[in-house]
Amino acid sequence: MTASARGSAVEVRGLGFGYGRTPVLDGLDLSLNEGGLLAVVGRSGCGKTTLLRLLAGFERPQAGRVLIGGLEVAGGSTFVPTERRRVGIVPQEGALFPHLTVAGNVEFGLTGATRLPRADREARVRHLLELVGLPDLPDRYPRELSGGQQQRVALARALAPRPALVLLDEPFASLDQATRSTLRGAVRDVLRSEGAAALLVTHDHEEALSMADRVACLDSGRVVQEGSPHEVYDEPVDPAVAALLGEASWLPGSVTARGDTVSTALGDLVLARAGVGGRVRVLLRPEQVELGEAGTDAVVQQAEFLGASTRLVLRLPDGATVRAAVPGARVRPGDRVRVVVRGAVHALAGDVEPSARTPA
Ligand SMILES: Nc1ncnc2c1ncn2[C@@H]1O[C@H](COP(=O)(O)OP(=O)(O)OP(=O)(O)O)[C@@H](O)[C@H]1O
Repeated sequence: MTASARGSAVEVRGLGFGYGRTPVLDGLDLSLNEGGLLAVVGRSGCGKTTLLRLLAGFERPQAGRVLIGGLEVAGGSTFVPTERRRVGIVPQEGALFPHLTVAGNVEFGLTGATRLPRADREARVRHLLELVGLPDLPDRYPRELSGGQQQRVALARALAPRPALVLLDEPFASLDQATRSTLRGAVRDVLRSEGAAALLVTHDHEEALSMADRVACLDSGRVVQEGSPHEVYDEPVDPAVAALLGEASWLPGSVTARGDTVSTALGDLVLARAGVGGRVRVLLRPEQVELGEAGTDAVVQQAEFLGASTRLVLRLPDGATVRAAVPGARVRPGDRVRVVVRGAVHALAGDVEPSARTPA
């Protein structure tokens, strides 16, 4: 093992991997600082789980290198086995040992730490169970726990040996919505208090945006954009990335001579960032589109009441449609409304492709 890149939990350079002759990852670069939480998002089949398997040491890269906690674990002739990589894994459905109690499962995470005195091991297990909010259940068996409780135990087990990196593979996928949102915050807090770096693979963009400090968007075997949750949500590099992170409508526009506004079917809109010119595609997130007294005429095509807001599809006079999420909107399909855009907008060079238009 070669020591380098101190201060970084993970460094991945030029990672290449395929199953048989089908390439999955192709020159993937990624880095994650100690204590950071990186969410990896991408469409189904783009290679997220494959990336986790390569980091965990379940697969061997065909190109590139992987460093974990500053140590090269894969690359060239180096290949460090899973148990010596200092990674903790939280799979989709806890995968707890059914014959071990909660405390037994967490203590199993300390298997490698054989030199730790018995009292210290017990103290570590107690500390972790407290941290994950299950101090009173050390003697329960996994079958006696809810799905959310099982995931808490799986997290405690992964954290037990103080790994350099925790891999979270869709850890909340099998849980109901309310449990998911409670657990998001709880897991984040636990990772923070342990100072553990974590890589989270998820299909749920709200999970990625709310939990991570950095988000990496995968496409065609590479990271096509990496940034803070706000950067990737507000300023995606292309429509595919925009769609990964939430609903998006695209309107054609022309940047005005001054370069700081763009003319669209919804009027002249302020550009969040100068730098694009000519014909552009303007991104509208649903919460940017509001109904007002003034504004552009539109017809409500669809209205779906979701409690906190009503999700609308609005048809503009030129036939384009935009999506909106409006709190308290009491409108029905066929109603005429007026539409305004709140705040500055993000634009990409080029024309709106037919496939990127909001389906009617
Ligand atoms: N063991 C395997 N043998 C052959 N092909 C595989 C194997 N595992 C995965 N693949 C293929 O590799 C590609 C990447 O799979 P992977 O599971 O990494 O994607 P993913 O992004 O995690 O997908 P999802 O979001 O649906 O879980 C897919 O096209 C998949 O069909």
